[in-house]
Amino acid sequence: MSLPFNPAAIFADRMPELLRTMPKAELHMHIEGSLEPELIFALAQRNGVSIPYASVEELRSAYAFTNLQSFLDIYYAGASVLLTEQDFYDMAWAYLQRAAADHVLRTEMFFDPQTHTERGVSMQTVVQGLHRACVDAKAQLGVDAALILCFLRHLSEESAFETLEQALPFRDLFIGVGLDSSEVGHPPEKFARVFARCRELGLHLVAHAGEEGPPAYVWSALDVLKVERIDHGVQSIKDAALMKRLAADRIPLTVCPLSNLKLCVFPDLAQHNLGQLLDAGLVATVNSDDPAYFGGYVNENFTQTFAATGLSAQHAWQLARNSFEGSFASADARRVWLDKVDAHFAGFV
Ligand SMILES: Nc1ncnc2[nH]cnc12
Ligand SMILES: [Zn+2]
Repeated sequence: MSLPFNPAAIFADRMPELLRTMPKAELHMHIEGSLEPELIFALAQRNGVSIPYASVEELRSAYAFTNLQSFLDIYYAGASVLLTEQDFYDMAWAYLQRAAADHVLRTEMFFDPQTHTERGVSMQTVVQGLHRACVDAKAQLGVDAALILCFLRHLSEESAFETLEQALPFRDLFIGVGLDSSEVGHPPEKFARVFARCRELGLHLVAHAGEEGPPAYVWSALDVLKVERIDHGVQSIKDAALMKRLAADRIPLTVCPLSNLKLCVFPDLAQHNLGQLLDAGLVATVNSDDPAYFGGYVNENFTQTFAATGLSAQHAWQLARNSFEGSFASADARRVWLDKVDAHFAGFV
């Protein structure tokens, strides 16, 4: 595809501005991972929930993770302050305002119902609170927001089926299902039957795979679960045949560089493989995963990763295009956004 702009005319000192202002979609963020410590404390007080930290500062200083599980333990504890529909609305609304400020035009937000239903919060409370924020985001912020229900892979297949049953009355309020939580030891195959059922229901399918787990998990997410996107997928680089498959089938990878850094998947951002994935022709995208825990929203992921790796304006253009191409929005909406990306780059002088 010919470029709609001259990448040599965009100097390195303008890259942060280009990255911040370019239109983009966010395809991998967990709404519970957008709960800032200040909001955790405010909701704890509002709901009379006690949390084992004396202050916002003490909570924030606990955010020193060594791997995925060390993060998940704190992430699930933080989510325990969410009880009412208004809590879910407030959390999502805070994120959507941040997304709008980052020039996100489309976001597909994960939510983890089992984290809440296991504490006695109803599916209706969770979904309706989040959905109301999505409706307001479209009207008031111009952000197109959709929901993807994630099954927790450390729980059983039976629990996933129960969760699907509870969600079906709200089928029109979410566009797909995903698979998250502790990856190693919980391969995609464990959820083959529930994903097959979701496929029959016409839901979009995604799964976390190859975050910490092996390329074999990416293969089984594709071939057993039949997912349309891979969340993370950075370990795919270890398997040349898998890289070819992902490129040939244009399977988007929703990469989260600051998450990978904070969970020690890469020792530093300069060694992140985003550039290699793009140069191999994969439909890689940049996303924030759990922005309140990993040090930044989507624009921070772009600016820090580009500063550390020296990626180019052409990579930025490809990433912006990939984000819309990889989204589950209508073909018409995607075409409009892709034209906006090209116009942004053509006009950036
Ligand atoms: N990075 C991540 N991997 C797996 N499950 C998650 N849940 C929230 N963030 C996650
Ligand atoms: Zn994730």
